[in-house]
Amino acid sequence: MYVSTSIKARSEIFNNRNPTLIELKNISLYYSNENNGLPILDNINLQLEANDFVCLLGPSGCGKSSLLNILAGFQKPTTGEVMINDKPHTGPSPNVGVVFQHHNLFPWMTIEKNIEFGLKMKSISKSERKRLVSYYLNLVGLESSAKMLPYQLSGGMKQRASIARTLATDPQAILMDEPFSALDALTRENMQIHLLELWKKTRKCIFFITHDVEEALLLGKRILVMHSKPGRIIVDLQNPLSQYNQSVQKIKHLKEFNELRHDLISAIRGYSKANN
Ligand SMILES: Nc1ncnc2c1ncn2[C@@H]1O[C@H](COP(=O)(O)OP(=O)(O)OP(=O)(O)O)[C@@H](O)[C@H]1O
Repeated sequence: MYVSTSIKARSEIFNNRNPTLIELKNISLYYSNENNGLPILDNINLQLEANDFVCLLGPSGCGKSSLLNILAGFQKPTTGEVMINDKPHTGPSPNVGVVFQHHNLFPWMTIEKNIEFGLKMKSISKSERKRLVSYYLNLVGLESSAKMLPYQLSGGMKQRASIARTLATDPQAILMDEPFSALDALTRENMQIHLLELWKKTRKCIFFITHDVEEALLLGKRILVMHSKPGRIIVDLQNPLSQYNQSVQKIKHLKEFNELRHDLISAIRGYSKANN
């Protein structure tokens, strides 16, 4: 297994500084025997804290989405267990919201109705729903698009609406599977800035899958790297850049940003070379 020494030096095992929200205990996953008999996920142990912002990197097919599906309760692991607030998590839960690569807004509903939908499911009163919809529209900067239908919005606006809809139901954790990868570069950068602001305001636990090392460095308080065959977490890094209160552009020009970028790419690429 390849992991650069400097990444190793910077990595640390987390000693729960905040309460653990989600815990994966000895998780393994087999879909079938197709993976040369190897598990897709092999004995994964992971703790996500209440206000973590965790970015997960890894080569295509290493099992990132499978791990997210297990965290979401969509997929049952073959062995091991998932705990939320110290209780077994065996299926989808209102405590865990998910935002996918492509928005899943209802196309026939206006943006405000889309955001209101989950609140209705929770039997929240009409007046409280109105207040919450207005609050979350404002939070993601879509007040003036409340009455529009999804097709009338740009890609970035649709993703902001999806995030608002997920946030409105007040989950403790939000899982995001490459949510910005279908957006153009400029919109993507704006969304990254926006998501960081949202996280600072809400301090929800965010678990964010990306292929983009720079995106992970700009967003993650903590960065994980997975390898495959079998799927394991081989880097668990506390991102030193997350403590700098500087603009995205300034952070990108720091020497440390480029060093970490290089180290993370080497960790991912080193694995690919060893396995191809
Ligand atoms: N439902 C399924 N049934 C069988 N095999 C599956 C299923 N879902 C995923 N796989 C296989 O499991 C492996 C991991 O897939 P997964 O989508 O979790 O990887 P990933 O890291 O998210 O990939 P990518 O970065 O390309 O999205 C792949 O070999 C994939 O073909």
